[in-house]
Amino acid sequence: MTAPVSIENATKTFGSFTALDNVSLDINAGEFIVLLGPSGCGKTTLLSILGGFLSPTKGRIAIGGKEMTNVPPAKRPTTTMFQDYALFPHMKLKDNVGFGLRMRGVGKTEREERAKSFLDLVGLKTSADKKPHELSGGQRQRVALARALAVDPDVLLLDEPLGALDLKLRRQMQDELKAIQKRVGTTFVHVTHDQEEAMAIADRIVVMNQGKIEDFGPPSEIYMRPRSLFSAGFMGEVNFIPGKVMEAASGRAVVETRLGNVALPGTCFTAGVPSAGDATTLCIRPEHFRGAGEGDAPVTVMGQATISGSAFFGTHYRCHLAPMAAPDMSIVAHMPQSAAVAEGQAVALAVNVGDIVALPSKQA
Ligand SMILES: Nc1ncnc2c1ncn2[C@@H]1O[C@H](COP(=O)(O)OP(=O)(O)OP(=O)(O)O)[C@@H](O)[C@H]1O
Repeated sequence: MTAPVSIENATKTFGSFTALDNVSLDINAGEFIVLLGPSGCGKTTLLSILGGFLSPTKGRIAIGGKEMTNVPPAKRPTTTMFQDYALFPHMKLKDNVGFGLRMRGVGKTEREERAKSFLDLVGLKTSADKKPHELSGGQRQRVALARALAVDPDVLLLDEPLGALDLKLRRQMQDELKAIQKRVGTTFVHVTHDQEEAMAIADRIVVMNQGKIEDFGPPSEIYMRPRSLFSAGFMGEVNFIPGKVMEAASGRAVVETRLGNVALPGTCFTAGVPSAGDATTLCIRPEHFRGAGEGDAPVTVMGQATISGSAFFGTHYRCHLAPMAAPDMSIVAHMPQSAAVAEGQAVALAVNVGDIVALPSKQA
């Protein structure tokens, strides 16, 4: 089963500390949502409020259109899967997976049938009679997922479920988790501080910082069109070039920077078109620098720079560039694998105008 989730103006305080600050969020039924942010930003607090383990100090929660704010965890259509997913060591896998069904009074035959079908879903059908110690970390993780899904929650809440796995297994489990979520169609809300994990699995990512939502959207939108400097910086590498709006008229603006004036269409201002005099920061991803004259998109050239250092990354060179107009600034740019990259070499700082995002330098 599956259900939409609605969070309205949820705040959670612990004494004088605000862990969650007036958060509103609408999640569609069947979506895979990732709560992403640094340690302490309030992800687990929000997940615990959805699961009913914490009550919001203010605000309300609805699941499937039903008010849930003060409903205890066991009466909610949610299941929570924690990082420390503790399987029962003495129980066979089929009994571990069937445990929640037993608690709900489901008879043995139906329980075993369901447990086996969920073990099948996670690729462990032939291991139903094994015990947890006979499994690898990744397999135990899959059993925990089967156990959480076997009780047929409308919403599955996952708190860093892959946190204990090594990197290779983690990447593999991300793909599996996403495939399983698409098959069952349950709404998943998954907490992580790993932006690559968020991009690999989410339909939409909620970027959180200091108890607030900074950004919300599909991974490509958050990466390409971030709506806050925090979000731009948290989702991969970015160059921040400070500037000031000189003119803003008819949906376009000219921004003065130490690398020269840059004319931008209104679409580059993802948090709204600014006014003349506003402090604004240009955000440019390293892979968006390109050779001047390549392609047909309108290009802005922010002067010349010298390559001050480079490293070969297989798919590209990652270069440090010192702009001639501001040699103390360091710009990170990717150059093609095939490029002849040499220290001291001069390159143009050319970017497709549409790839630039300009955001208020200070955001409320
Ligand atoms: N019961 C509590 N009492 C006091 N402060 C709390 C309590 N629970 C959480 N906090 C504080 O609220 C803030 C948010 O905590 P939360 O666990 O939601 O963060 P998080 O984003 O999940 O971080 P992490 O990735 O480290 O788990 C933290 O500063 C934390 O110390």
